[in-house]
Amino acid sequence: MSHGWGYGPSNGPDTWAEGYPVANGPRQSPINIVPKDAVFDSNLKPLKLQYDPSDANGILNSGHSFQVNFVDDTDSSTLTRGPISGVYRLKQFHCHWGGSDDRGSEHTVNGISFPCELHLVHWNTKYPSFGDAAKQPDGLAVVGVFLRIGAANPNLQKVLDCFGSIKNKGKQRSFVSFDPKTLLPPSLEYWTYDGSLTTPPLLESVTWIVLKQAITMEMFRNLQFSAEGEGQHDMVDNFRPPQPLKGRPLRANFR
Ligand SMILES: CCc1cc2c(cc1OS(N)(=O)=O)CC[C@@H]1[C@@H]2CC[C@]2(C)[C@@H](O)CC[C@@H]12
Ligand SMILES: [Zn+2]
Repeated sequence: MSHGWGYGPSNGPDTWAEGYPVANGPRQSPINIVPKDAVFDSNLKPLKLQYDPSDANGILNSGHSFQVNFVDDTDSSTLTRGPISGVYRLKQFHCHWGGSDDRGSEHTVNGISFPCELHLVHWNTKYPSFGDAAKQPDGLAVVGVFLRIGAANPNLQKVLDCFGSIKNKGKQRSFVSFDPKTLLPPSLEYWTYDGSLTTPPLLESVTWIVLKQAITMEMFRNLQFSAEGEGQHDMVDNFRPPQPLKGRPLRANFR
């Protein structure tokens, strides 16, 4: 079996610096968010998210998470304003979660973890492609949403209902007509800071936008890290722990 990176004892976050030295870089993610240390910045605009549900086109078990992919060859699903300038296109969303309800999110708030964290991934259209943008300091913008246990979210449920057919690594199926805006909480108040991918290659190209308000969900833990026939390896605890802030400013668009 390929000894790629993962979340286990022999290939997890503490080993990633071996293959990806940027793991110890100056702008790594996630971080622990300390609200009292956030600086209110009145120049921060409200987020503007405009998504076309018809851009959704598939759901995949990547072996690290599930991922809902979007057609991104036009500006039909975009993120603008907020802390960013220009137009960023929605590429995919995915989640990170724990083996029990006391852990799972990547960002923490005052040291507290949520059971799950949703990432809506966008790329800066000043670059020719997602892959190119991922190598630029202002290439990507990820909206992070905390999920807590509670009433099922009927829209998220449409995603979870697909998991039976993508149980194992490499499985994918069509997933159409879905509006990710339905996964957002009523308030779009956010913290923002400059960071990185939270998985290898850990590129320092992400403007992080973490929403203060969580959404509720019924927890799911029925996916596998492993490919079919590679044994049972439950997909849980696929999160990187918080990384050093290294002097970076944490800003808020709310007081
Ligand atoms: C920021 C969201 C994101 C983007 C990428 C990854 C992981 C990511 O998740 S996260 N948790 O939001 O940081 C891992 C695979 C990366 C991809 C960015 C583009 C690539 C670097 C490709 O060029 C090759 C591998 C890709
Ligand atoms: Zn992520």
